[in-house]
Formats: sequence, structure tokens, C-alpha cells
Amino acid sequence: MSADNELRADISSVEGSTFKWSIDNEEDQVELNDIICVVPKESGHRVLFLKHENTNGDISTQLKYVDISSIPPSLTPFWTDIPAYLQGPEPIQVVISTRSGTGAARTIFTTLVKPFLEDLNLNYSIYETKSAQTITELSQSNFLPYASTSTNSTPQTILLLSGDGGLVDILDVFYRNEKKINVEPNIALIPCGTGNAMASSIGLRSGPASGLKTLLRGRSRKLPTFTVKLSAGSQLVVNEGNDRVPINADAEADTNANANADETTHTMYGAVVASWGLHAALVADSDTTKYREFGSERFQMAAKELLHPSDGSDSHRFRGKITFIPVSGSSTTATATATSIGVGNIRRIPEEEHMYVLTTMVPRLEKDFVISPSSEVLSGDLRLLRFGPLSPDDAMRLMTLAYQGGGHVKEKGVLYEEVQMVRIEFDEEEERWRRVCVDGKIVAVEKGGWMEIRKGGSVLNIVS
Ligand SMILES: Nc1ncnc2c1ncn2[C@@H]1O[C@H](COP(=O)(O)OP(=O)(O)OP(=O)(O)O)[C@@H](O)[C@H]1O
Repeated sequence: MSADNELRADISSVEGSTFKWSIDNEEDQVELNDIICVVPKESGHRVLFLKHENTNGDISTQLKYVDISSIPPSLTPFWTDIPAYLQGPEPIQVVISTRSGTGAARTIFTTLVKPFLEDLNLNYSIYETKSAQTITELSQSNFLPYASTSTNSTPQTILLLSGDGGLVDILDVFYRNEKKINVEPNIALIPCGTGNAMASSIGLRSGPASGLKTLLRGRSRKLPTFTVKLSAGSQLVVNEGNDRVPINADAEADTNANANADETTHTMYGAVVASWGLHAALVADSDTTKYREFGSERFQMAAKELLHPSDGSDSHRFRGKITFIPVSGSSTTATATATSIGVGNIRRIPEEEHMYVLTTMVPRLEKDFVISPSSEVLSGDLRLLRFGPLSPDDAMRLMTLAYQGGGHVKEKGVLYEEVQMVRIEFDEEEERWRRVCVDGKIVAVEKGGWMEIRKGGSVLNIVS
């Protein structure tokens, strides 16, 4: 292709932290930090890098490449082969979630991901979300049938341009499926959401570019999950809090799925977080078009409103009974706050008013928000974090410590423990205080209802 020839450098070198080259006496350069990779290309090498343009103060970033004949020694750390999971025979399944985060996924695809796939000559198919159900439908129509019928041992690679929501939609379909899965797909993430908890936790903290690097250099690992059981009247909260729908879009399937065990429960699956109290309320309150414009700021804005209600009232004291089963031998920071109730290894938290109750499998809920510093990503460990009603200043202080690396878990009054199971029995009159969050989805549990979280299995692989 002539474009290739045009982009082949006559000379190239690295000076300090800058890679420089010239083509037809025109010089160009890029900082080593902006190099994504160097891959083999015909008789030489192809360097893919980020080019930042400043147009009247607006910085835009594009993925570009230059071909070189020989590789300067300082570029060898960037050299990589293209991994087998990107080379087919199935095209890479690219999913663009158009409403994730601030709505940038389409632009990220056009400026970074598409050039990346094309410059590396990779085959791909593109799907754009048209509704909140698109990823679920796509998983049912494409990803699950491939995984359960393919006789090819090469898994499908699904490249998700979304936040945590896209991942949990696929997870849910794979869990509810009753067919045998022959080959579990590999999910690779390009963080485009608000929190991007999973992406941040597996190390993709410098945005989409880190997703591209991991796509090339990562390895496929099992994605551990947890299971959430909810009492009979629980419903999903959708459409900015205005509507309630069954937890499983196919309500009949939900009943059948539980028929052998307990007809009166609903089941959800997650890989990131299940919470109640301040965290669930702020995720729920901030999931509106207006709040979404603010990116991850929306979480802090909603937290401030919950801690300092605009009607001048005190922040809410969430009422309910919490029991949990610790992992034997787990070192707790505050076991003294929980008492054994003498049944098996079940412990009960004596306080029945709470502010923050969260179980998680990942260390980070946002790039810099280290909610569970002891969580080793993809280990499958489940941890409970809980503290009771605090003044707004004290609560903000704990949250600030979480943003500073996770020191909040060592503070007095914070229960932080590795667990096998957590059960919450809600004792709240108003529905808004019975909202729980499962990987970003919001569920309203009915009055007198309950939620139970347990470690689960694995049905997907993640490239990390
Ligand atoms: N075209 C669309 N129309 C309506 N809803 C959409 C559309 N595309 C995506 N969605 C929904 O938008 C939400 C995006 O969630 P996602 O987790 O990807 O981003 P986020 O909530 O900003 O990030 P995070 O979960 O990491 O904080 C999902 O509920 C998804 O189903």
C-alpha cells in the first residue's frame, strides 16, 4: 500500500525520552511515553504512537504509525508480537457503548481503536449500542452461541468500549445460560465509562491507551465473580430512577432458574461491587443524563448532596441487620465490632444503623479510588467494608483517605474483612433507602426484604 511506503522513515533514533525520525527530509518526533507498541511489519517494524494536537487549547489525540527498517535499542521494550487471541479465525468483536461515561466511546473508537486494528491488519466486527439492552441482546445472539457451539478451540475476543456495565451485561447472559460452554470468550477492556472499576483494577489507569497496550501484551485470565440473591419483591431501577422492571428481563426465566432452589429469590451476578448505603445511593442518584456530563465527578457531587441534604436535614442513617461469614484465618482490622452469633461461623454486626456497606472483589472503584487496598485483582477474594453513621466531615475524611491510597480501612470504626458471605436484612420504610448497587445496576429491594452476597464461579476470561 502506498501509504505504508510514505510512512517508512528514512532514519530514526531515540534521543533522551524522544523518538525522532524523518521521511523525505521532514522530521517528526514523539515522546516514548506516547508509544503504544512496536510490531513486526514486512521487512521492518511498525511503531504505533499517540499524536496529540492542540487546536485553540482543545487537545485531541489520534493513533498514528511510522514504519522503520531497524529498531533503535531504546525501543526494544515496546516490541511485541501480535498475540494469537487477536488473530482469529473469528474477527475481534468490538462493542461501542455509546452512552458510557461522558459519551466518548465512539470518538475513542474512531481516533484510537480503529486505527490500531487497521494498522495491525486485524479483522474486526463492530457493534454500537442502541439501547440499554444492546449488549445483553448481542451476548444472547452472538457471543453465547459462539461459546457454546464452536468446535474451534480459539476463544472469541470481545473488545468492550464501555464502563463496568458492558462487562456485567455479558456476565449475566453467560451465567443464566444453561448450555455447556465449549470455549469461554476473552474480554478485553477499553475504559470508556465513569468509574471503570474493573479496568482501573487490572491496571488500565491511563485511559484507552492503556487498554490498547494490554490488548497486545496482556494474558487471558479467569474473571472471578460473586452471586447476589435478592428477596422476591426486588426490582431493577431504570430510566433515571423513574421505572421499575423485573431483575431478569425474561421474568419467567428468572422464576424457572430458581425453581429448584428457592422460588422467591432473584439472582444477579457481579465482578466488581455489591453495596448498600451511601455508595449505592450515590451511584443511583448520579445516574442521570445531567450528572453524567460531569464524568467521575458525578459520584462526589452526589455524595456531597447525600451527606449535606439540600433541605438541611442530617444525612440518612441506613437501618438493617448485617451478618457475614468471614474467611477463616482472615486478618480483620476491626473484628471487635462484629460478634459471633453462634451458628456456624456467622457473625453479626451489633449496630443496626449504617452509613457505608460494600462488598467488593476489586481494589479500585475508580482510577484513584482505592476502596479495598488488600484486594488482589482477579484473586476471587470478596471483602466487606462497613462503617456506621458519621458526621459529613468524618465521612468525607474517610473517602479522602480512599482517594489517597486506601488508608480508610485502618481507621477506627471501619470494619474491613475478607468474607465468604454477607447478608443484609433491610429495615427501611422508604424505598430510596432500600436501593442497592450491583456492579452499577440499581435494585430496589422491597420493604422487609433482604440481599445476600456470596463468592461465585467464573464464566468469562479477561485480558489483563
Ligand atoms: N444507546 C444507548 N441507549 C441507552 N442506554 C445505553 C446506550 N448505550 C449504553 N447504554 C447504557 O448506558 C450504561 C453505560 O454503562 P457503563 O457501565 O458502560 O458506563 P458508566 O456507567 O458510565 O461507567 P461505570 O459503570 O464504569 O461507572 C449502561 O447501562 C448501558 O446499558
